[in-house]
Amino acid sequence: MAETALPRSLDEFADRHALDAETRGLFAQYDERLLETAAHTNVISRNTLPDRWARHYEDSAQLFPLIREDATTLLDIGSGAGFPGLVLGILCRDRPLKITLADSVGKKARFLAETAHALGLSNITVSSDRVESFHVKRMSFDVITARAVTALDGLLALASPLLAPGGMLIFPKGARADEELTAAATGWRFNHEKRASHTDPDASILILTEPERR
Ligand SMILES: C[S@@+](CC[C@H](N)C(=O)[O-])C[C@H]1O[C@@H](n2cnc3c(N)ncnc32)[C@H](O)[C@@H]1O
Repeated sequence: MAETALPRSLDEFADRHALDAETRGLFAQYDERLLETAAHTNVISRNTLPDRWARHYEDSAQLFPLIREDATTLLDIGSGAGFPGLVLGILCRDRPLKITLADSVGKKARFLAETAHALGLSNITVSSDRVESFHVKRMSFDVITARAVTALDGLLALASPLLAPGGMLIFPKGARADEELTAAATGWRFNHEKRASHTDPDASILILTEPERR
């Protein structure tokens, strides 16, 4: 993606990603529901909403090119109001990719389920269970994302038992990514790549494969 100014509106976001009319319409519906719900329910930090097209939609959409086209299952841990999982659900809806959005806070899971249903996103399933319960069910996913959920070592404990062989973990991280990598490496072995985030010069995106407890 060329480094152009970050989007401040749906139109700028749609232009940046060359969205067709249908996809633009889905983002419009999502955003309408987000604003309407956030006005009375705590599904997202309200003070981030004025900047949401860069801070939430674009920050999520930048993960789309990282998802392998042959992936068939994706889990977003702690989706909140759908970042990044619901954004990826819209962008990947024509792929054979089943997306699970997990958030253990009932009102967030309800917002996600109602929005996915209203947008006709049959590729999305929503769970209000804690993802720890997925471990017992031996669920597994080709790609696991999580944004702003917990530090890397905690994410590895949550996600690695759920990762299919050959799968990838994609974790957007803030300015402490290197510290988190160092801390996580005391308990875990993993391959990693650190990509620059294009929404925030201090942030990065960690891509991890083959995580294993030491
Ligand atoms: C700070 S919010 C981030 C939401 C969203 N990913 C974002 O970046 O806007 C963290 C979310 O993770 C959820 N969460 C934390 N631990 C979880 C777990 N073990 N299982 C499911 N959801 C969890 C919380 O309920 C919360 O909604």
